[in-house]
Amino acid sequence: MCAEPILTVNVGSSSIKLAAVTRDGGVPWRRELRAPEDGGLAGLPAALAQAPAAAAVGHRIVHGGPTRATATEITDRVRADLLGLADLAPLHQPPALAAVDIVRRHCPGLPAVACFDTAFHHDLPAEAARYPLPRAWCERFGLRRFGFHGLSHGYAARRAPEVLGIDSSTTRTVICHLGSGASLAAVLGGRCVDTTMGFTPVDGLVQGTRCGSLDPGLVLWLLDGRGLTRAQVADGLGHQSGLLALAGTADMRAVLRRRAEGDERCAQAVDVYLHRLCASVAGMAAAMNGLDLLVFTGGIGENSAELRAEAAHRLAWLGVAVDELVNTTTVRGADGEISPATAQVRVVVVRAREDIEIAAQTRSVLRARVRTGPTDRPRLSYPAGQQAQASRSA
Ligand SMILES: Nc1ncnc2c1ncn2[C@@H]1O[C@H](COP(=O)(O)OP(=O)(O)O)[C@@H](O)[C@H]1O
Ligand SMILES: CC(=O)OP(=O)(O)O
Ligand SMILES: [Mg+2]
Repeated sequence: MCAEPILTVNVGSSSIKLAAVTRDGGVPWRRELRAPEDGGLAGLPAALAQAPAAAAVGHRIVHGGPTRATATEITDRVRADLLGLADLAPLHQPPALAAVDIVRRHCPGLPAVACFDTAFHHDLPAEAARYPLPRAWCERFGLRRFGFHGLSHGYAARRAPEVLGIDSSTTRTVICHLGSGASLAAVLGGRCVDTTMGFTPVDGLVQGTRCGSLDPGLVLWLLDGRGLTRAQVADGLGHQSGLLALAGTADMRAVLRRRAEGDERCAQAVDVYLHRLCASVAGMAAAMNGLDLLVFTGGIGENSAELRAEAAHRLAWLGVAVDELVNTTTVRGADGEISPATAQVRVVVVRAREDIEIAAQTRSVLRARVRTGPTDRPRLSYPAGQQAQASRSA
């Protein structure tokens, strides 16, 4: 296998993160662009022009649909299938596929691999995956709880036991991915057994601009004669809710700062955030008959010692505790344990590294391709007049 790095493209709701990741996990090149809805995709060609030569590109694709349990090479057919899932992740899927097209145009011939947020949750037990909805609907529309942030959860599920130097085959872990989008995963011996996001990424925790779990009756009521269009309701739930609605800003740093300055609205926003977070951690623990390890990751989970300490305080009844000094100093990209030696539940901070996970999954697709030969399906077709570079994946 070649030694060139893998180019990783992570189109999230609040940023576009690019990295070149070497085989040993080094990152010789990294760029962050604005969110897709703030025009971040327009900066992609210029960023790509500065990227080092790569063996392949791995794209984070939020929704893989019901059948995709692993990463896959992006052919025209795969791309079309993924576009068909756009209304299940409207904030993420269309811009991620637009990024696929931009990279394809600027790096013709570079093998492209889709790495799915949903794949980590593919084998959720039926009790966690099924909706108690009419069976005919579930079968006709493929309704199930999919779960998201799987690239981050998958990385953290491996990294946290590594930080502690433990064998995790029976460890009951709850991973808190707290970024702009936020979700929890209950991981038992490496397998995901429950998660807070369901059919779409709007579900679950309070998020930057998304409402999280709601009474479906409320949505029906809003749609029924309240003078709101479907588009207005969708925009309200996806773009105008969450921290933004509660506190007036979706940026947790600003919410915490204003709370410290005495802003009542921000104080209440943090209370609602923590109330939902801690109730959901307890729900995840219940799915595993207990809790041994709690992991914080994502921009908020990695950096806000304040929020971690408050969450731990609320979860003390479950045996969660943090060491005040170690907690305060474990920020800005440091991975480490923050619980005291006596704690019943160990608490670890892990920097979200979707780039490492994407690169690893992409390399494993390339390896399979070398073993079995290139896919017999046509790969992504290239615009006329553009000479495809020789594939550098071997
Ligand atoms: N020091 C900090 N304290 C509290 N929140 C923080 C801090 N640093 C970053 N955040 C929050 O992290 C969130 C973004 O998380 P991140 O994982 O980078 O987002 P994305 O979902 O775009 O990948 C924002 O709400 C931001 O305010
Ligand atoms: C799935 C999801 O919510 O992703 P992000 O946090 O990037 O918005
Ligand atoms: Mg993210």
